[in-house]
Amino acid sequence: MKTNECIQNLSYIKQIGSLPAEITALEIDSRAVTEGAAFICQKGYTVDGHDYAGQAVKQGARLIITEKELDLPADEAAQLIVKNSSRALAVLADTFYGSPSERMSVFGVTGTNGKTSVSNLIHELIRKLNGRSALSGTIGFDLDGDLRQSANTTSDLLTTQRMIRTAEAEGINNMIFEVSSHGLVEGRLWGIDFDVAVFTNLSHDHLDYHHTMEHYGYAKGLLFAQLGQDLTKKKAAVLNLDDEWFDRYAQMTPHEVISYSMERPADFYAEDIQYMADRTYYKLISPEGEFELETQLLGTFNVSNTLAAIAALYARGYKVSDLVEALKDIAPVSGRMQLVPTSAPLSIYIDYAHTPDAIEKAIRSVMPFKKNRILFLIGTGGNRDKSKRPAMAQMASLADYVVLTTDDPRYESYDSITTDLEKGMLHEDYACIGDRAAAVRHLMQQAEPDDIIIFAGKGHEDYQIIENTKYPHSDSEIALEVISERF
Ligand SMILES: CC(=O)N[C@H]1[C@@H](OP(=O)(O)OP(=O)(O)OC[C@H]2O[C@@H](n3ccc(=O)[nH]c3=O)[C@H](O)[C@@H]2O)O[C@H](CO)[C@@H](O)[C@@H]1O[C@H](C)C(=O)N[C@@H](C)C(=O)N[C@H](CCC(=O)O)C(=O)O
Repeated sequence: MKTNECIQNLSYIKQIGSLPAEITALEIDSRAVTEGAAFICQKGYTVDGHDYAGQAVKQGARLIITEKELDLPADEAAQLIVKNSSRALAVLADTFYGSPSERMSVFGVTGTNGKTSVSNLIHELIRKLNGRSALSGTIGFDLDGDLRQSANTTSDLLTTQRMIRTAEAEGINNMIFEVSSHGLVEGRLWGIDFDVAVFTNLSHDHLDYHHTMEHYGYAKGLLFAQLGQDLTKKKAAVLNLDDEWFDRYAQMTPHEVISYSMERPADFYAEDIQYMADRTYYKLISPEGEFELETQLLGTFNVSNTLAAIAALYARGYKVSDLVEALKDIAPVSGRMQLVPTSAPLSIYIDYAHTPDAIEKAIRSVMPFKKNRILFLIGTGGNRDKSKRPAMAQMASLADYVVLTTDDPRYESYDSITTDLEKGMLHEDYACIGDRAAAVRHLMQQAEPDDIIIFAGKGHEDYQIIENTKYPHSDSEIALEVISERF
């Protein structure tokens, strides 16, 4: 793209050197720079992109967007000094990629728990109803069935814009983003023209990053403000009426608010819920009438998740009857109350629950069909929010027997993690075993016929991060090994 065209909306303080005629690519990582690229220097928390501008120039960058004047060869690369390079990146990326989000149906899903499930439900419902859809989230970047790796729940701004551009180039006109509070605060979604913003729920998590629930809640709210003020576009906020943040998020947008609830009348609400070991049934009351709904998704929170997904698609004109019909065939997302197939006379679920609220909901959701005991394993990550640990164990105490272990211990010792968890235990029937593989084995050794076993914390992840190395790990594989020895 011609440089003058690319920088037409960019405010800058000063230009050093002469601008290249063309920009071939935008990059924020010096290691990815190719000839003719513009390199935008971004500050991280541990490293600063400004320190890599020299390397970027050596690799062929011809324009550097920087917050300070850098000592670089003026004949090789021009510099544009900007006040804030993240904002500059948002403006440049929007122009460079041609604002693709404006031409697509874009859904953003935020909340503490349920983001992955709701995003996946919207994505799969669209595909089931003959649409094409792309999804970016914890599980990766799914380009209408072609799954690619991505590092974060909400990727950096450049990756995000490239995803939308790629989806558009493939002829896909729906894009779903799983939106983290980190992503919102760091502006990783600036410039994205969302059509529907969905809120699942807010509970204790990430306080190492946000420090207070107030800030955490505010961060999530940025998604609803991002629907914008242009009322010539039909947009909607889909909000959970059962959560105390409902009113505040509703106040953040002039667009239509669609409510959903499991507890009281709302635009979409559930009545007569029946939880089974492998299915959930409820009566859906909607603006288009009442429907008997059946889903393979399990547990209380998935009732809420299905309501959210149906409401989000209703906001884009889908018929409720079609959505209810399509929902029957949609399988749970990997690692979200996922039933592990086994011939042994017990039930094993893998779940991602790693907050007190999610743990409580996971355990309560299997209580209706409990015949013997509930055995529950929880781990928590090292070097992350420690304040939630006792509350997690407190909720885990709802189970008859609990094993306290680790998710990704990173650099923290096993003992430090399990000791924090142990502080919240409300009964004595538990064991602390920091090594997760040994913890899973131990739990399975205790299992008896008709027990319900839940492995929480790792969900879809097939690895453990110890120090900074990823090791293969699968709760279900270990559990099935023990079953083959014992049953
Ligand atoms: C480990 C960590 O917390 N890293 C955060 C930190 O990054 P950092 O200090 O390492 O710096 P960096 O962003 O890697 O580097 C700064 C710049 O230098 C550039 N660089 C760097 C090295 C080099 O050789 N060349 C080069 O050009 C980088 O490309 C970048 O542009 O500072 C950045 C802020 O500018 C954060 O975006 C980044 O979050 C990373 C991406 C991260 O993974 N954060 C986690 C906490 C996160 O976002 N998690 C949520 C999940 C939430 C949930 O579970 O719901 C998510 O959305 O994934």
